[in-house]
Amino acid sequence: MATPPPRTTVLILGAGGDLTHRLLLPGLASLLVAEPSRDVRVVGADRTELTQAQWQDRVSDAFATVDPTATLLSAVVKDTAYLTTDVLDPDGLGELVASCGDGPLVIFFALPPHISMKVCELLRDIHLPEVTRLALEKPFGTDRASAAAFNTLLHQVVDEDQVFRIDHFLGQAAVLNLIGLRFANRLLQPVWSSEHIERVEIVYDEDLTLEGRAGYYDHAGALRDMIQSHLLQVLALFALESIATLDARELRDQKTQVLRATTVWGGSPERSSRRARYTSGALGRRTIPDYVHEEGVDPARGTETLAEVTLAVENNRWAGVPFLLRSGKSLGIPRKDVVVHFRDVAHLPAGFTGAGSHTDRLVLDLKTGAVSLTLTMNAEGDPFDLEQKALTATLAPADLLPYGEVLAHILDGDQLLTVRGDAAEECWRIVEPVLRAWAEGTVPMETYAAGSAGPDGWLPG
Ligand SMILES: O=C1O[C@H](COP(=O)(O)O)[C@@H](O)[C@H](O)[C@H]1O
Repeated sequence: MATPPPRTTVLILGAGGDLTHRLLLPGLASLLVAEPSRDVRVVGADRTELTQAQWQDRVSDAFATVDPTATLLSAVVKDTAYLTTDVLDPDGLGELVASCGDGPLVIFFALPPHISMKVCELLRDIHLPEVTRLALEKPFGTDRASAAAFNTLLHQVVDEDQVFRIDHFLGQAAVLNLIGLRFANRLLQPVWSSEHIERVEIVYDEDLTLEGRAGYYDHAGALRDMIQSHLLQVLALFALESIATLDARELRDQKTQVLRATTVWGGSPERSSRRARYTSGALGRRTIPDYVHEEGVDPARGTETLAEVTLAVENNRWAGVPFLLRSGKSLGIPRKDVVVHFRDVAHLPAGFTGAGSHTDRLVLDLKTGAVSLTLTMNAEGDPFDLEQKALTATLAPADLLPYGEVLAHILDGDQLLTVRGDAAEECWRIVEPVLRAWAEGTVPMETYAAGSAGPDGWLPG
């Protein structure tokens, strides 16, 4: 009889934070419900004083969002431990790690990047179990130089194959569907290039506001929060060269190649980027104040809440195709999709009426996973009058939440759904000219009312 794999301890640093409660623990719950044979112990650590019972209540509460009866995961809740720890205190951190034992250990850094870096400095002098994996939340660094320094530091602690840089979009079924959709369909594979595709939009417009996250968001802004990380990952998956297997090394090699070829369109952040900030308005029944009057916001920081950048992927497949990436908060029409605009046919027989535009479009909804192909065809009643119609296929709901999917891979030591160190640095390199131009004020800050579709003249929501 095969011996079961040893129990893995997931040590969460920053366990008291919003990310742990809202995303990480529910993600883990979805994994443990779907795969009950996984043997995982959760240890939480944070500076906040919590009793064991209070922590268990928090875990149970987060698990209940996935398993409302709370019966399936009661053993995990019973077994979990919390240690009030200042993770920047070398002795405290050492004791914390030692308390996890010598079995496989995943250290999940649910911490801001500068704290994660300090913890890693301390980890250099702490004995770690043979199987140790470091899972690092985004943002990975705050610019290219700090990401590079972080990579160097991490490699003094563990090898790169033990580092898992999290991007939860890589655990989303709708995002991963990009790979299957493209490579499994004879119809799509040959047209996936500049020869047939005119332009691509990757948009993540949210009707969320700050939701109590000003402490983080006001330092980040829309470009760093969404485009530098998630949307560039989507772009990399979209624009991949062909892969022979779903092997982590191969997929990540190809993604990194795409990122290396990516630059700001025309080399001009002034012409190829826009930024805006919301002013007061209404989102549904909620009255939203000016961004600069939101609690925790420092108006002097000049943070944008909507960012748009057009990028070029300068390789043989994509030269000449603009990729527009955009994301923002407090928008009235949430739009989260990838839209592929195909080129027009070379010639439409004269005599047809209707369909001013007859370019085909493929839309991938990044939230629901629905895929819809808009084709031009005969309108009802008149066989020589054309109109556009969409064929839509829905995606079955995934068993795992995005964090659950990513965690499953981390627990298996598979880096497929996490970001390689050099790719993380490339993502900063791509956005840096834009960040610089914005800091220098060469791109104006526009405004839009919360609940609107964005500033006038921008891409429609
Ligand atoms: O990481 C982040 O992602 C969310 C959007 O992802 P979703 O899966 O929750 O829709 C975004 O709202 C947040 O600002 C950002 O930090």
